[in-house]
Amino acid sequence: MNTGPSGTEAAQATVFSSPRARAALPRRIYRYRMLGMGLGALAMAMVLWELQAGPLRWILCALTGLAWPHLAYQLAKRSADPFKAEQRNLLADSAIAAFWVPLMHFNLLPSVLLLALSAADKVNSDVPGIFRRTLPVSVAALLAGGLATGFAFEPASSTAVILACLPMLLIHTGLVSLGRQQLVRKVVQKNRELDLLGRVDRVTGLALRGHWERDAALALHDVHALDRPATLLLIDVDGFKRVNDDSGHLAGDALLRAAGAALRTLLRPGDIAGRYGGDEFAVVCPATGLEEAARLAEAYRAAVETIVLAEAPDHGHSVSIGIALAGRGHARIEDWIHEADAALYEAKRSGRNRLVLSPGEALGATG
Ligand SMILES: Nc1nc2c(ncn2[C@@H]2O[C@H](COP(=O)(O)OP(=O)(O)OP(=O)(O)O)[C@@H](O)[C@H]2O)c(=O)[nH]1
Repeated sequence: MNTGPSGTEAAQATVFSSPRARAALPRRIYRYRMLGMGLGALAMAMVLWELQAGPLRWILCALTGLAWPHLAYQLAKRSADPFKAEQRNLLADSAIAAFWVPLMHFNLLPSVLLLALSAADKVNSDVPGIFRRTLPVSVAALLAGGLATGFAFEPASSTAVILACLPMLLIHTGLVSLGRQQLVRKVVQKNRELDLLGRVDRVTGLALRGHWERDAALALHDVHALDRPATLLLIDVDGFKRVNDDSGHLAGDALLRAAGAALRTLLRPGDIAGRYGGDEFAVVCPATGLEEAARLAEAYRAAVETIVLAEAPDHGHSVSIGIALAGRGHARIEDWIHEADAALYEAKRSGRNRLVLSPGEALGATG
């Protein structure tokens, strides 16, 4: 009756590995305990009314439904170790639920619901081993309640009691399911973010090298398997070290960011771009011949020339680009990169700020 969203058994070991998660347990359980105990008290009250119970049991019912959830939260919150204190509260929850079974003369539906939801809550709390630890406490509380009431046994549940049980059954289970759904959504979202962190370079927004190489290798495989062209652009920022040296690494980062953004703007659907090294980018253009790839490269070269950085307003910027069409001789991605790299080297050697098509034709040079 008091739990937050659930996790798998494997997750249980790690859910509370951070101090933040441990400290958050009392708060997480508080609202579920308020709802579960409050709705449970409704069912108990109906049974007490039918039993014409005395004031002591009515007081216990009010304490269970109205006072205990707040008291438990305050106890945990004020404790030096809220996580441990909340575990004691969870044990107390189970004892309270079990104690109420004989107090209701074993009225079948509310008794089964209290025990079942209390057990499910322990499992769903994600606290390792808590369900096992509640078992002896629950048995003791059930015996104590039985001794106090002489084990009076009236299991039949009237329609009124059944109706009073419905809110506990429907609202509580609905809320727990909702909590689980939110947890699953959060996990999916976090997984996406983690996946992105592992794939995308934070500065340029381009794929990281390892990921790019995998996708580029698949594109090269398609070249051989489907006999269709693909072109590789290897791009290097000219004089990048000078930007770093003259204006600082933040300016260097800003240039990489701007150059990455300019490249992403020009990419077509299907193009595979990555940050290949410090100031080197690589783009595989699948189903693209040299001419079309050269047009794309020239557009990029021209776009980089227009970059003006607030961090280094007096610096002009440019890139050199080596371009290589995939061929039969490129059995491995490294062979293809090697050819584009040779063209890039030639672009650098012959003056920078230009494209060179392998095997050596220079295009778009501006000197
Ligand atoms: N700011 C910044 N600098 C980086 C980063 N990664 C690598 N570098 C630096 O980039 C510089 C690359 O220098 P070079 O390879 O000599 O490149 P270059 O100055 O463009 O020389 P050319 O390619 O011949 O034009 C090195 O000084 C690296 O320390 C980064 O993420 N941020």
